[in-house]
Amino acid sequence: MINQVYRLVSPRQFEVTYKDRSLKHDEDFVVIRPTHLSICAADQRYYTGTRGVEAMAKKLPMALVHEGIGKVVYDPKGELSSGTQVVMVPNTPTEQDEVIAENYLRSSKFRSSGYDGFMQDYVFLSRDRIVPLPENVNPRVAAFTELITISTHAIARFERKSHSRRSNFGVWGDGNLGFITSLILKKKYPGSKVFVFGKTEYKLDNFTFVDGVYQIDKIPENLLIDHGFECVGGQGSQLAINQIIDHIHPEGAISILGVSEYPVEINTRMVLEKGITVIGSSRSGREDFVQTVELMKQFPDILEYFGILVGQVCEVKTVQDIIQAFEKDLTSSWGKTVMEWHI
Ligand SMILES: NC(=O)C1=CN([C@@H]2O[C@H](COP(=O)(O)OP(=O)(O)OC[C@H]3O[C@@H](n4cnc5c(N)ncnc54)[C@H](OP(=O)(O)O)[C@@H]3O)[C@@H](O)[C@H]2O)C=CC1
Ligand SMILES: O=C(CO)[C@H](O)[C@H](O)COP(=O)(O)O
Ligand SMILES: [Zn+2]
Repeated sequence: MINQVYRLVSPRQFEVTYKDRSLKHDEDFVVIRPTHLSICAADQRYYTGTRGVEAMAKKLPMALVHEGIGKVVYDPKGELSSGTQVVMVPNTPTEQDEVIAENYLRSSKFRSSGYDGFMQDYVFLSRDRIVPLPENVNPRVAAFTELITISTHAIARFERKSHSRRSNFGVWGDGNLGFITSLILKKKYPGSKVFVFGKTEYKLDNFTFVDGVYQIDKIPENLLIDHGFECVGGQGSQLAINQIIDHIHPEGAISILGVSEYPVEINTRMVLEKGITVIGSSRSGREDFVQTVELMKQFPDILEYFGILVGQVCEVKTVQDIIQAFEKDLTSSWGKTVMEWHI
């Protein structure tokens, strides 16, 4: 069959590529028709060209988007009935390692970072790269399941690498990732307090489930946290990480999730003096998707909360609609932009 792939070729410019795929290809593959795709900050760095000249030259042309759900249209083994709603896993490992997780293996391929993402008519995925979703899940929320797996993964890593005192957590970042991370922390550690630190009052007002919110220029000097999560990224990362260092108890752990295009300066003297553990966390693997779907089943109310993150919903029927969705996303200050994929 001929598949249409919508690739970014240069900033703000997409081209349609036609790829021939055999349906007899391999029994291990399933064919998914994407239904709802969601735009990540990483996609915007490619779309706008802020990802840096070298990375742009190396990775383009490629189809963007690594957050998305779809429906099974063809399973050569007949294990999944057609129409089953699934979330797609963008990380594609090429080897196994008993120590290093699939999303940290340098050999793994990550969709929309050098390999075609989900902006295609049909996505051909290895059987283990899809996870069925709970029934009746809001597809506009499920569209950004991948972003939820980022927090699931970072919290699982934090759990393994940090000390056991968890009276309170500080989450820096009043956007998508900060919202998701603080909500999952509240669910996983019901006895712990979660404080959120951000820049904008109306965004912080959405964090109704936490124990306190603070504007970053009004943090009480005596406020101390056991552990911190940085969910800011970009230029704001530096200030956020250094504030966490200032407000963390000795031997706390700092989980860094925000992506910065340029290296940031951090107060290493205090990292040493306080004996802080710094944990970097990037992307996620199949197991994190399975755990995230389990979390949705265990705490269905989190899906209601995540509904607050649904920002722009754009129907996409043409390449021009794709451009409009990316442009709308750039001008919206709260939430995720979801594309209803009707192209
Ligand atoms: N590690 C990983 O695998 C992943 C990382 N990311 C990265 O995480 C980062 C956040 O993504 P996302 O939540 O979607 O982005 P958002 O823009 O929704 O969230 C970032 C928020 O942080 C606020 N902010 C800026 N500076 C500070 C500061 N010093 N302290 C506290 N808050 C601050 C921003 O406010 P304002 O907009 O007003 O500046 C914004 O509200 C990005 O860099 C993204 O690329 C995303 C997915 C996966
Ligand atoms: O968003 C992400 C995962 O969900 C990652 O931050 C993203 O994959 C980083 O990749 P790149 O190097 O292409 O910016
Ligand atoms: Zn992402």
